[in-house]
Amino acid sequence: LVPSRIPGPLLAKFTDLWRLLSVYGRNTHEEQDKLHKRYRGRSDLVRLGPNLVSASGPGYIQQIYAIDKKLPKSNFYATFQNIVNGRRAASLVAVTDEAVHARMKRLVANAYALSTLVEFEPLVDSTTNFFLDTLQQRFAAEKKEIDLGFYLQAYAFDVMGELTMSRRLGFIEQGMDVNNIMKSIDANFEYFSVIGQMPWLDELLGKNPMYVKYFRKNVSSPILKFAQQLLQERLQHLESGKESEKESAIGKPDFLARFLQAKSQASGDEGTEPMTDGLLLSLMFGNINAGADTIATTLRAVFYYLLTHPKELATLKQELQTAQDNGAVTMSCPTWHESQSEHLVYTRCVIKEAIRLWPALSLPLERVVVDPAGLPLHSPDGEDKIVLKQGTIVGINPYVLHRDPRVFDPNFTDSSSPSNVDSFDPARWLPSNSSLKNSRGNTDAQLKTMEHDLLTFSAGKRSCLGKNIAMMEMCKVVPALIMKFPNMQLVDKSRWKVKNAWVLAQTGLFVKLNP
Ligand code: HEM
Repeated sequence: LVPSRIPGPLLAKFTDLWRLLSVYGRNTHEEQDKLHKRYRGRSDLVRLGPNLVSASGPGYIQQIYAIDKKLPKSNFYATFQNIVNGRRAASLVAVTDEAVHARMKRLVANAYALSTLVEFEPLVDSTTNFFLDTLQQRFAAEKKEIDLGFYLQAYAFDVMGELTMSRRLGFIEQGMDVNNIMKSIDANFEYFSVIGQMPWLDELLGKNPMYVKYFRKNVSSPILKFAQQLLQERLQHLESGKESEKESAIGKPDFLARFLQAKSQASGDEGTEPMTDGLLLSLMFGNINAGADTIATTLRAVFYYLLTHPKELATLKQELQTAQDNGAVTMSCPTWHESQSEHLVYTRCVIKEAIRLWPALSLPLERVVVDPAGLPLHSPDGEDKIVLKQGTIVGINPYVLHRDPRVFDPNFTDSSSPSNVDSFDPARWLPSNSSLKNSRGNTDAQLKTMEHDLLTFSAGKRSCLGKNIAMMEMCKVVPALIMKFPNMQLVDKSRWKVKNAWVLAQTGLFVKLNP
């Protein structure tokens, strides 16, 4: 289906095996970045499969993900759907039927609204403080090296447990992967990221009706089991008939209570999906699946970049010290409001730069052209137009787009002034009223465009519902950790390893907190 003038690897012209092997190799983000760099100037579109086009450049987000384009998700996402009691149970991220998605989203969107942040904040604070205390006692006081990468993941999982069902999952406390939950989610991502390149394979393997009927467990993942147990507890309270128990079941400030409220309000409403126990479970699982590893990966990137960029770390420390001296931040964990103030401008630039260079989900966010007239794609100068036929899959890989100098280094003109788009440079995001200097001379208008072109949280109607919560969590824990352990040092850079299983995960972030 892909027009022949779109360049790409030869094998990808004939078979999806090229992209399956590329993802299996776990370095596909770099491979795709190199391909786009190679063809840039000639084509912003690259063929990654007989039926898959990857795009990068100014203006493509709008052309592919805008709501009026109505492009549904591809079957890559269908592979991520869970099986509960023998039936597919899609989470919000993985549902591919747009009508079902709209009904699900209508049911629960309120739970993710910006206004809920105030209520979620104490839950994030309590886990953050527990995290800081544990690190102090277990590692800093003992002058022991810490696998900060693991602990950031433990933190992210515990926060999601707390936000979703008012229960930390116990990772920080036990300092280990409780019930192999992390391992099993990791294995899911490893399998589905690869099989998702040829989704029909999943129909033969994991979703094969015979296998599902006779061999697959009713609930197939430890986190689903855990969520199911807590859901049963909460439902029992709700159905107990006692007013106090009912109130405690839906009066908690967590997602589950909000989902249960939605259930009681929406019964009989035709515009929403029926809130079955299977859907409740999918929503809970979906939260932990969507919001734990993504945050962990982003936090690891933030700390890796800071610990390998002493100048930028020093600027951040200076900002935080001044904010402390002026009483502009609450210790030990800034409030959401403080984190958005003019006192923590550089802190926000650091986080923005990390999510630019390290988008947690780094494969093309695939959508399908369904319009019989096809999807026209215009080059940024408007001079060229290619129409992708109905049935073509098209997507942008945030990792690739975020390294496009035309988008993120807008003052870059040509090779006589080389771009630093591949480098960690938080100062590119500084607004004009900052006392620090914008390193690339970007104007406020350019910053606004850059901000708009960040695809870390996707775009359009399928964009991340948890973005506000994610930003709140990161804008709290990053300054909190730096303020608590200002002298932290990376132990050995060579232990840092990266693996792309859709989540761009890393291992080997070993640190001394108090050298
Ligand atoms: C740094 C952290 C995070 C990143 C980078 C991230 C990224 C994303 C991306 C890229 C998508 C869309 C995927 C696509 O278009 O294919 C998405 C969807 C979603 N995310 Fe996040 N996410 C993060 C944190 C969270 C958190 C904390 C939650 C829950 C509280 C969450 C809940 C969701 C949900 C429910 C969807 C599905 C939205 C829909 O299709 O309507 N995410 N996320």
